[in-house]
Amino acid sequence: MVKGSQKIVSVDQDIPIIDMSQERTQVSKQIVKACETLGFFKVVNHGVDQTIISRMEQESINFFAKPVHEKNSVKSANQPNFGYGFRDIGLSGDSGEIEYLLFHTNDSAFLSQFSFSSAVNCYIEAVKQLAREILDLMAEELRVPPYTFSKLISTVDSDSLVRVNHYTPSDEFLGGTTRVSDKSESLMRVGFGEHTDPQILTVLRSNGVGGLQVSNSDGLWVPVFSDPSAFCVNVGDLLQVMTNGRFISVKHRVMASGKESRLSTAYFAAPPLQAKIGPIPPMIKTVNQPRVYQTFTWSEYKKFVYSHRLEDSRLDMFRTCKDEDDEIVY
Ligand SMILES: C=C1C[C@]23C[C@@]1(O)CC[C@H]2[C@@]12CC[C@H](O)[C@@](C)(C(=O)O1)[C@H]2[C@@H]3C(=O)O
Ligand SMILES: O=C(O)CCC(=O)C(=O)O
Ligand SMILES: [Fe+2]
Repeated sequence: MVKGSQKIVSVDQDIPIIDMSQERTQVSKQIVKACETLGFFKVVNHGVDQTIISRMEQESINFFAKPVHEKNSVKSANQPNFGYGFRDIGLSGDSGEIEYLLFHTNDSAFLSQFSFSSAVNCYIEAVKQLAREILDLMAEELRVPPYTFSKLISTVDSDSLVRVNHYTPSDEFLGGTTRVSDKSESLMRVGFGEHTDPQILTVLRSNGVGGLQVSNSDGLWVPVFSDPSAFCVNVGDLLQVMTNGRFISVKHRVMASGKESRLSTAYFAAPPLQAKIGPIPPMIKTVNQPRVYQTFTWSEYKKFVYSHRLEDSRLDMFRTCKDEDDEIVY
């Protein structure tokens, strides 16, 4: 049985695919509906230039093909678990069948050590623009002031991250310890264990090799088929808080089946460290939508998150039962 007694459903027909070239109000309605029901959707016709995507992908492939000692030397001065990582995820003992590159989008000192920093910077600008556009569409449909969400990720001191994940075929990981035994999935290995993303919004792309699964409202794992021309978008913990629980920070994981290499690139859109995050006033109605979460800074929440395991349910600690005196948090 798969961990947490969650079974796998076999098709991703429940994954909303949103065509961003439709009329604007249609797009915003579909986005909000997807965030309320699953917390996850795919966007197509998103406007991100294919050349930018292809360059980023090729440079990532080149990076992971380098000798181990070269990859191991790629570390970030800011945080011990940033830079190149192999199997270990975070600082609390999690691991998976994965190698990755994790860095802050504004860490120019880190990026300057790569010959491909210009490809990375172009990619970051493009996905950041897409994330802002999606956040503005959400704000329109929720009828909250314009730029309520997007302005948090737009400033130079935003704490956004990029993570490039490489899940290599199983023969390269023989002897891996993180196997899951389920009748039909006996050889599936945990690439990236179940978790929610702590930031505001994640914009993720992969190379045509599947493995990502999202947990739906019935607690079933739904596989997300990889479409290299689409971006996957998921609600993060902070957006769940700001919408007072109306949007769902989706639980997800990656199971590596091991025949082909999955390469994914995630942009985690985050606010500045000192930004105050809490339910935004239009999302609180004292009688039928009382305040569900406390107000905290991203720095406080991040510290809490990084001292916990991947699968730990973190937002529960920040719930409130009573209405607090409201401070403007956006
Ligand atoms: C085990 C952990 C890895 C993680 C920090 C954490 O303590 C819990 C959240 C994890 C996560 C998931 C989304 C992103 O991949 C990530 C970079 C993040 O911000 O939170 C990772 C963290 C990490 O790999 O350091
Ligand atoms: O590799 C993937 O598709 C998802 C990775 C992920 O969830 C993460 O990096 O937080
Ligand atoms: Fe994630």
